[in-house]
Amino acid sequence: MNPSDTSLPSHFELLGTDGAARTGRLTTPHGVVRTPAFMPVGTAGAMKGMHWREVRDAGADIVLGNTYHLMLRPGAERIAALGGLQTFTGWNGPMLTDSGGFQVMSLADLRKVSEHAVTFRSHIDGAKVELSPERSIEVQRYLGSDIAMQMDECVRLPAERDDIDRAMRLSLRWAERSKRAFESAPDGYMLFGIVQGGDIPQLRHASAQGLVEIGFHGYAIGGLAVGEPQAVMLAMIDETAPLLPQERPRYLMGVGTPDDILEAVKRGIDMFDCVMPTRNGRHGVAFTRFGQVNLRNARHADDPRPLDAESPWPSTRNYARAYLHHLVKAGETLGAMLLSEINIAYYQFLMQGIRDAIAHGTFDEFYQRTREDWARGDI
Ligand SMILES: C=CCOC(=O)Nc1nc2cc3[nH]c(NC)nc3cc2c(=O)[nH]1
Repeated sequence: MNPSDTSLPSHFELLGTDGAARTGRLTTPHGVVRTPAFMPVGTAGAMKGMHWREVRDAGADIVLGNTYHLMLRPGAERIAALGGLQTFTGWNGPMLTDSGGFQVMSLADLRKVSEHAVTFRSHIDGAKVELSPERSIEVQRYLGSDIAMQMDECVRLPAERDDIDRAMRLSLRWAERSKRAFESAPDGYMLFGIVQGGDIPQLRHASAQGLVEIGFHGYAIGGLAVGEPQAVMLAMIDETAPLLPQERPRYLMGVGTPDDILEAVKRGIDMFDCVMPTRNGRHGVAFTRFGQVNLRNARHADDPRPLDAESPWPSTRNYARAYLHHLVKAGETLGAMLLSEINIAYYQFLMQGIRDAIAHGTFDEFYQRTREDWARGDI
């Protein structure tokens, strides 16, 4: 379990720091990931509204697949028989899969959590399913992801201290079982632990220290972006990140807006995933250098300007706002497609700016200027 050894098929190299911000390189069997990295979420084996080539061209090195969805449909064994996720989807680059735990809690019906496993009924056909840490690792191995996640229990906030404590300790015991199952067949891939503990510093400390003792290739900070104010999320990162090994990647799950990402990078986070760029795109909202633009708004109806004439992304500098407004109002599929790629491209543009700024020791200036541009708002 020493992924700093660059001779291994999977390893992380810290290339530079600027304050608590870090830039690095995560090498996986399917390719290299530049960090800080934003992972677009390809939930059911597709990036909604986009071709994979656009995801690649926009600058994404790695994408996320959801174990919960894929194990229910088309099935993990079927994907394995068809060559694994990279071959099945055609993405052919690094992929991270979640353990499914989070989505069982938010999507499945009649779910029950026991020490052994989570049991639930599929939201697709009502079939009874049991997901244990061992089965979750088996599924992720069938999917062939480069980075697998331990199975955990994420508690939505606000929550009682006892419930947060119970879920955090269960997640630690599941971390141990996930690692044992993962190590039963070492194959050069990575397994990340997930820090829980809600909004309670002492429980965050206990979770982080417990995971570090077990030892993982990387550490996710879970249990956040689940309804708490940004200030609470950032405070929990401040409590947790310093307890995690410097030489391992840190992954903040489910985050977030460009502002969330900038604040979390400043506090030492290396990896992010969020459905916001594609989901907001489908709802007509664009992310740009000057903040968000809701193309449903009538003020765009006669505006011939593109979203950003200086953007390196063609669709962002070539399409008139009036056209995007029309597509969104008319419910044209092309509207969702264009705004999804525009948003994924903006997130990757932001990550590239972050990586360059850290590498040049100018992250503070980048942070200030970026926030000023957002605050300037869309002219
Ligand atoms: C890919 C990640 C690995 O997923 C898991 O296996 N477990 C897990 N997923 C989360 C997903 C989250 N999304 C948000 N906000 C949108 N918060 C989240 C928190 C968790 C979490 O605590 N655990």
